[in-house]
Amino acid sequence: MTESVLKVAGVSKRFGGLQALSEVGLDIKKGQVYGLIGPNGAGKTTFFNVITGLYTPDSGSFELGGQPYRPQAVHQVAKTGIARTFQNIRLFADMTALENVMVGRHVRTHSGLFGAVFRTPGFKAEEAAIAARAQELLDYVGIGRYARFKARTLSYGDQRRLEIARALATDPKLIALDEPAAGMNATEKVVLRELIDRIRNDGRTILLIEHDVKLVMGLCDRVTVLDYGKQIAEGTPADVQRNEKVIEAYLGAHAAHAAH
Ligand SMILES: Nc1ncnc2c1ncn2[C@@H]1O[C@H](COP(=O)(O)OP(=O)(O)OP(=O)(O)O)[C@@H](O)[C@H]1O
Repeated sequence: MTESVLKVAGVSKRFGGLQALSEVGLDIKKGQVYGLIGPNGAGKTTFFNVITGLYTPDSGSFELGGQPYRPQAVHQVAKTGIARTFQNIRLFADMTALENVMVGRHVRTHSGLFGAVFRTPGFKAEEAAIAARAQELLDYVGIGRYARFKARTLSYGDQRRLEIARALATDPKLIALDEPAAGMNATEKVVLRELIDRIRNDGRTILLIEHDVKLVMGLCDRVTVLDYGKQIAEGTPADVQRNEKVIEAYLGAHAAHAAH
C-alpha cells in the first residue's frame, strides 16, 4: 500500500451562520497530484486555510506523513511539512527572486538569530549553501535568469513560478497550490502543467485547487469535489466527471452566473 502523506477526516468549519466545511476528509498518497475543485464559495480556500494553520477548525483529525499534527500556526505547519502558494500572490515584492526563495529555505536552517546577528562562520557557510540551493530551484522552475530581479518586476506567470520555487525550498512533504493557473494565458498554462508534472515525477506530493477543469482533469490522479462545504464526490478525474451530483453542482453554478 502506498503511504499517506496527508490524511484528514471530519474537518468542519463554521463562520457565524455559514457552514463553510462539513465533515470533509481526504487521503493523499505519496506522489499524487490531488485536485480540490468545486464552484465558487464551495469551501476550497477555507480547507487550505485550515490544513495550513491559518484558520482553526471546529473539528477534524490531521496526519502528515503518518504523524498526527495540529494545524494551529502557519509557521509550525510549514516546519511540519506543508508549503503553500496563494491565490493572490504573496511574494516580497522588493526583494529579488533569489532572496524570496532563500526566505523559504530558512524554515529549515539551524544557525538561528544569534548566527544571523553576529554573522558567525557557520552562518556565512549556511547562507552560501542556501543561496546556491535557491538558484537551483529558480533554474528548476525555469526562471533562473531572473534571480537578481526584484519579484515585482517579473511577469505574472513567472511570479507564480517563483512562489512554487519558494514553496519547494522548504522541502515540504506536501505542496499545496492555490489556483496556480489563475490569470495565466494558454501558453503559460502548458508550461505550468509541465512543471507540476515534473515536480510529481521527482517524487513530491501536490494538493491543487484549480478552476481550470481541463488542467485538473489532465493532471490529477484523484479529485475531491466540494459544494457548499460538503464533499459531493471523490475519485479519479474520469469518475467525478461522470458523477451526477458534480454535473448538477457545476450546471447550477453556471446557471447562477449566467443569471447575473
Ligand atoms: N474569514 C471568513 N469569514 C466569513 N466567511 C468566510 C470566511 N472565509 C470564507 N468565508 C465564506 O465561506 C464560504 C467558502 O469560501 P471559500 O473561499 O473557502 O470558497 P472557495 O471554494 O475557495 O471559493 P472560490 O472558488 O471563489 O475561491 C464562502 O461562502 C465564503 O464567503
